Amino acid sequence: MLRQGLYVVRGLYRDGLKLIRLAGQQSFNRAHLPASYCHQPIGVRALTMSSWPFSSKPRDYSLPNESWSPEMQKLYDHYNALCEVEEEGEKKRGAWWRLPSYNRTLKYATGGRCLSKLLQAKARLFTRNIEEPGAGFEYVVFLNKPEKSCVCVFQAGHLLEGPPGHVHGGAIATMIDSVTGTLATYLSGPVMTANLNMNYRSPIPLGSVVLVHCALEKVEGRKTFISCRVTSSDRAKLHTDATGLFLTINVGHLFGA
Ligand SMILES: CCCCCCCC/C=C\CCCCCCCC(=O)SCCNC(=O)CCNC(=O)[C@H](O)C(C)(C)COP(=O)(O)OP(=O)(O)OC[C@H]1O[C@@H](n2cnc3c(N)ncnc32)[C@H](O)[C@@H]1OP(=O)(O)O
Repeated sequence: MLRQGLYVVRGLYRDGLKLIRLAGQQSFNRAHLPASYCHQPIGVRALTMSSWPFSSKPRDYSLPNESWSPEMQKLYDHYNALCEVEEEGEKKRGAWWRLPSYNRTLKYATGGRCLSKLLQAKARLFTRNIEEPGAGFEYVVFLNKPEKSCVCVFQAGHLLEGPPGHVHGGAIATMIDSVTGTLATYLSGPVMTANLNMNYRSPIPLGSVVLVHCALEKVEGRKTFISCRVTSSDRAKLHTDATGLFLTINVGHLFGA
């Protein structure tokens, strides 16, 4: 019985990862996505599910909300505009992709299957578990597939305080882990962080908007090496630089196999 349950969980997990892998492939196109996703204009596109059995439409946390500062909105608009280019009067997909973001990623990515419920009903993505807009991690990640890089626009809320008036080093590390990990996942499939190395160069004021730039350094077998720089929104000031090592895993690793 227990073994059967484990097989079910593994199967569901594989389904979820299929979508993640598809997103990492160059051949990925809109035909692979649910119809409801394709009908929406790029600016508001989200992985919405038509046959959603558990709740209404999942919230895409990477879309603008009322807590976003004009600076955050400006940067979002800038990168979002790069997601679509106009060629000979026709709108085409650009090099950049805005990544949708959910607080139960695998559950929503699998089209409503109850993977998260089987694992842990109360589990939520760490960076998306503060419901009050603007209080915690406000961020959106834009992926540049041809360049194997990504940029995250991050506005740090008041609940992330470390030194008075400034962002906690653990919150900065969380964002770096999340963004480098996201890039590694899109490039190499399911991975886990093996090593993160961080240099904190200058404090980040609470409420400010910073850019988290990540790029692929190299892939060696199962190892994906990513570099990262956290800068002010005008890129003039370096706040943190980091490197991350991610190991491709067999998802059975997460189930003790
Ligand atoms: C998976 C699902 C992804 C879903 C993504 C959805 C899309 C995006 C959505 C939402 C964004 C959210 C994004 C969040 C991202 C956050 C990621 C995390 O925070 S992960 C949690 C923290 N990390 C751990 O808990 C790992 C704990 N460690 C382990 O499990 C193992 O140690 C592991 C898997 C890392 C490696 O174990 P082994 O048994 O597979 O491999 P061995 O044999 O030990 O090492 C292989 C090679 O790697 C080197 N290596 C291993 N660890 C190393 C290290 N720390 N430093 C340097 N080298 C290391 C070894 O020396 C070896 O190298 P030689 O092949 O001999 O050349």
